[in-house]
Amino acid sequence: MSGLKRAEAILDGLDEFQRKAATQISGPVRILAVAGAGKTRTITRRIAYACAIGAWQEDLTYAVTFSRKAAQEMRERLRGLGVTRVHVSTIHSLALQQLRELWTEFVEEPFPDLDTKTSRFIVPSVEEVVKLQSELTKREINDIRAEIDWSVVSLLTPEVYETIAAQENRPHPAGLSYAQMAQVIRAFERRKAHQRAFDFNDILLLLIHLLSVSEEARQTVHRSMRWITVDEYQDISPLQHRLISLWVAPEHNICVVGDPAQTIYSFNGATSYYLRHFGEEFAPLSADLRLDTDYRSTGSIISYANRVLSHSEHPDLYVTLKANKGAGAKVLMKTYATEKREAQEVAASIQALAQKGVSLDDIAVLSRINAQLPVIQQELDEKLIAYRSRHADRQGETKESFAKAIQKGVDSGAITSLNTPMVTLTTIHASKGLEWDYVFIIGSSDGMIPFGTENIEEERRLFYVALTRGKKNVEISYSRTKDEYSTYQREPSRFTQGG
Ligand SMILES: Nc1ncnc2c1ncn2[C@@H]1O[C@H](COP(=O)(O)OP(=O)(O)OP(=O)(O)O)[C@@H](O)[C@H]1O
Repeated sequence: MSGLKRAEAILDGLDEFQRKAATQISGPVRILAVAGAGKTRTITRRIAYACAIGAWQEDLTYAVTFSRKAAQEMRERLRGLGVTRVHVSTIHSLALQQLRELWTEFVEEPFPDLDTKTSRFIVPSVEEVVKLQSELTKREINDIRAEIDWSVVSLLTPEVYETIAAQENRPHPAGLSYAQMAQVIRAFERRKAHQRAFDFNDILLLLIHLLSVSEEARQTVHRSMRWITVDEYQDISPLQHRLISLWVAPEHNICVVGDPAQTIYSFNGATSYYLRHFGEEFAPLSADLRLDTDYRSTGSIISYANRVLSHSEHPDLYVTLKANKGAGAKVLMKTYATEKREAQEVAASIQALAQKGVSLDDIAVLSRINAQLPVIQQELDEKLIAYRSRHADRQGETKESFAKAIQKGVDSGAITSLNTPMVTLTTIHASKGLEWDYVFIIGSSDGMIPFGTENIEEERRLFYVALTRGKKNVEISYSRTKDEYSTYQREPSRFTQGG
């Protein structure tokens, strides 16, 4: 196939707006897209198209994704389009690789190896600040770690942490006050520096420093990174933003894509601010596009999702979804007496779907937190229905585990290799980017989603992400009480009640 013919074939199957996005290949481009608008489809075709017509060189082209899994998915899609030499990776792994390359050229000291175990400095750092009555639990250590990471990715020094943390109503891990937490951060950083232990965020900071102070280092990077695409731009942190802005060469060949309604990691420092203000930062843009047709979900699911967003305090931040499919089945809301009853009924519905010939691969059960999943696992075990469980870590990397033996003699390894269809059980966070025909959103009581009352808008976006994973059917449920002994009566999620 000639280059031009190949380029045309790459654009096949894109709608008018996706095509516009894919063919606008120079200068700063922003693509604001709703859920199911074909973001991944559009940006992979854009890269492949630009390379096919010879406008971009594959090995000078970079695509940055939010998670390793998303990078893998994009690499595969690009390979399917005949593109194999474009660099696709997460910000962190790209930064590490780049720092390693620049280090020998620009720094005299030996390269500081990545240390993934810096959490060992947390306990001694806390002990410097407060007298501990008892040992810190693993959970407390993780919470302190998360707070330290939040301060770093938000570009806060320990000196300003106290003020900003109070403003942002941050949590108090292990009961530490903001002033104590600031001291812990200081002690932690000092201990790490003393041992020359660098974690992922330090790698980003070192690279940012090198690129900020050395014009030569910046030019070296700009010569090799000519075209940059950043996916999920609604979830970048100030630290990541700083690095990305240093990566962009003076020609401003950067394309960002994202959905402000899908920012679900703001608790960890992610913000849609940079996506929303991209136009001012890189003015003039060569294209500012909106993909607002949701190709994934039925009209009923889309109306429901739009209604949830419309009750936001800032509905203008979000793009309203347009349907491409017919209305389809209504989104159902079901109420059960107890959690067990809810799990039994959901498992029975899944069994009925399977009996009708629906593949288990096309069914998912979504929950706000991990702890809501074991009750449904138990019911699926009893019905011998195979499932895989997914959850996301704080950085948004997903982990997957498989059901224990569902048939005598078949272990979890064999299940994967046999390609057994399986229901997916997942937290909403780990469902990002995925889709299923049938989605059950369980445990949707107020207080669970939204989880607490602190960040209602983020919780609203999570609920929106959950809804928009469904292609044909979405069923929302909750139980009035935890079990038959509990007297506390739950209310349905405010998001299901126009709240
Ligand atoms: N032009 C199109 N014609 C038909 N189907 C499309 C088109 N664009 C996208 N789709 C389909 O819509 C669904 C969503 O696409 P994709 O997963 O790329 O969306 P996304 O924008 O990355 O979604 P999200 O942000 O919600 O995870 C997929 O099933 C995809 O095949």
